Amino acid sequence: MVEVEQQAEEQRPVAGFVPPDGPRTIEVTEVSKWYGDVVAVSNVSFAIGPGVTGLLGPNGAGKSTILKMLAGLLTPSMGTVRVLGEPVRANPGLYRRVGLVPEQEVVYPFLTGREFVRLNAILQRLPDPDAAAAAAIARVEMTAAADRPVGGYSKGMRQRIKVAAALVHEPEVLILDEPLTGTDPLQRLQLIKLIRSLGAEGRTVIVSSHILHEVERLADQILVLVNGKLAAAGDYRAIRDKIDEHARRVRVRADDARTLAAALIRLPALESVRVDGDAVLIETGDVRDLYRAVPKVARELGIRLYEVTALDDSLASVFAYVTAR
Ligand SMILES: Nc1ncnc2c1ncn2[C@@H]1O[C@H](COP(=O)(O)OP(=O)(O)OP(=O)(O)O)[C@@H](O)[C@H]1O
Repeated sequence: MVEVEQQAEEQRPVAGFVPPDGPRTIEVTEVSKWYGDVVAVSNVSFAIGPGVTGLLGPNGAGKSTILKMLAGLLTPSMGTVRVLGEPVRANPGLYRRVGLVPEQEVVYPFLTGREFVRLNAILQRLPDPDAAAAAAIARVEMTAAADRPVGGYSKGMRQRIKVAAALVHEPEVLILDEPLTGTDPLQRLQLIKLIRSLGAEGRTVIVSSHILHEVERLADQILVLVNGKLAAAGDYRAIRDKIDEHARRVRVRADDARTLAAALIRLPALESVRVDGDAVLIETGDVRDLYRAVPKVARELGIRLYEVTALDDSLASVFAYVTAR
């Protein structure tokens, strides 16, 4: 078990990455959220300060639910969320200090980028919406395209204009739900640079992702969510090093599972290999090595791979899952 899981077992909240005397701009304490019978978030505690923090986990892990609770769009079923030292619930004054970039697309594609950002400035009751919109658009380097309809933007441009809309009132806390999804490598670099610069300005920026290497470049500190629970929190590298110490189970489906299994058994970090129909079930101590080796071995033997999947819900498997993307 990684250290943070041991902490959870002792029922201590996982205090994230805040130095003991540093500011805690976001504090989540023993928060759970369920939708009917579905437990989306289960007894999660963490605290973070200014700078960029990554919220990592596979689809359905509960990331959006946590982000919506931070933004005040959802109320926890149990526990408390405090942002900038204040309770989020029924606290409209706080919404003026928080910006949210939701996962879903811009609602009105016929609006120009400028109109869309200006609308948010008006909703925030800013005294000079035009100036605020222009400044936010410049901040995300979208001035040249600002007067074109959002519907014609590339994915990366749409994400940037959404960031501008969330930034228009200069919030101290910025919440971004999967901002890099669907962007190409160049757009991703631009967005990462922008997000990092917002963190460097002293804002608290929390960014969700289901892709490990995205988070690696975005944030030095991460929270890892698995099945609604906080599986790890802290320095990205320290967490990855710990993960490397753990065995994990992987299923590889292929058109010739038997031959593939016979070849894979020679890999050094392999702990066990079993064939089940068209699948090879593997336990390994070094999943990254396995992920590198499997396509290579398959290619050499002319075997077609259908699927490579991590099998359990451990933190290790989540990383196996995200590393494989
Ligand atoms: N409005 C809802 N009603 C019922 N179940 C929901 C609702 N919203 C989310 N869930 C469920 O709660 C769990 C967590 O969902 P959430 O969207 O927070 O995860 P996520 O990590 O953001 O995943 P994704 O990246 O797919 O959005 C999932 O099992 C999801 O199906």
